Amino acid sequence: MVRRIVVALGGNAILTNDPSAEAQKRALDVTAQKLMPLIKDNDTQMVVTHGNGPQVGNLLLQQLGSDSEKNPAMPLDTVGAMTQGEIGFWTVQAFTRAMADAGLSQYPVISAVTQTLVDENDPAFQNATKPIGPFYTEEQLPDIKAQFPNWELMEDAGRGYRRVVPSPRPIEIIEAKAFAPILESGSLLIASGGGGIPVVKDGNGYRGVEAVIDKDFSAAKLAEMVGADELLILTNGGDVFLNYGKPDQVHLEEVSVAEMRGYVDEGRFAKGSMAPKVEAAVSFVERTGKKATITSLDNVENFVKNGAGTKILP
Ligand SMILES: Nc1ncnc2c1ncn2[C@@H]1O[C@H](COP(=O)(O)OP(=O)(O)O)[C@@H](O)[C@H]1O
Ligand SMILES: NC(=O)OP(=O)(O)O
Repeated sequence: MVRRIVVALGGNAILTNDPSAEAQKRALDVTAQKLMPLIKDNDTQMVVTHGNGPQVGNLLLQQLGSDSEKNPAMPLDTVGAMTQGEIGFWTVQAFTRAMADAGLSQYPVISAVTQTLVDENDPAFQNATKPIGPFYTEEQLPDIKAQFPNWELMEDAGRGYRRVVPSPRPIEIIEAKAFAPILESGSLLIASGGGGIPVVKDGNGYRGVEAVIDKDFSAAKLAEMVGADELLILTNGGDVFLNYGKPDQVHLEEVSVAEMRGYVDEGRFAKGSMAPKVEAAVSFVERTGKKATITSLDNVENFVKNGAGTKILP
């Protein structure tokens, strides 16, 4: 039976500590190989989505380096689209190679420039929370603030300071309705990269807005809209724990969606890291009655073999 799965890739699937194109391509080659057990049987239709936080911030900085009347810096929505092209291109190449090496379908891997509808009145536009670009130390902060007086900066999960931008909730993945025939044709699809380019309705069309959408929330919406049987969120760390990092931490293996919703509402997960993933997974299961799993990229083989990972069940 054909199974449709949406896989959201965490930061380390693309960017390790070297932001060069070569290093990101190498990381994606490894990622694609690690995902092969998921589609080994050729009856899995897969959509891969990914983040763009580091890349979109770095590309914005590069824009400023050559900003002039003849070569103007591009706005954030456009830069987001550029990262979809960049990461989508690398990801297509990585999966094409990995699938050929694994003796799988030679149908083209496709990367779609994808827009995500958001609400112009989303309160997130008044409260920047999405970290992008490089990390800065506390010592670097005065210089960075002087250089970029319009930036908002925030501490990011104990790892340093980063620029933050608004991150509205996804309402709809505009192109999702067109994805079923692509998947049925045998193509692996890369979509909604970086959460999708945020757009609002504008007359009969759409207009880009300056924000970066959380890729886990958009992955959940994408999974819902393509009728996925399962959402798989792959993180840097791995499975989900209660009391994470404390002596009494508890590994969550199989949790009902009602129980997990309770933990989310009680604020049991860290805001900048695990909370959005669990909330996204919970919303997918609540809205579809299907299953979501949160685990690490390194655990994909075990996930395929024996279902290892934190499973959120309807
Ligand atoms: N309750 C928790 N259970 C497991 N990991 C957690 C928890 N709270 C915070 N984390 C941290 O969240 C990280 C995953 O989030 P993050 O690195 O932001 O994601 P991404 O992989 O999408 O880049 C894990 O590596 C871990 O360090
Ligand atoms: N857009 C997004 O959520 O990117 P990261 O996962 O890289 O932060």
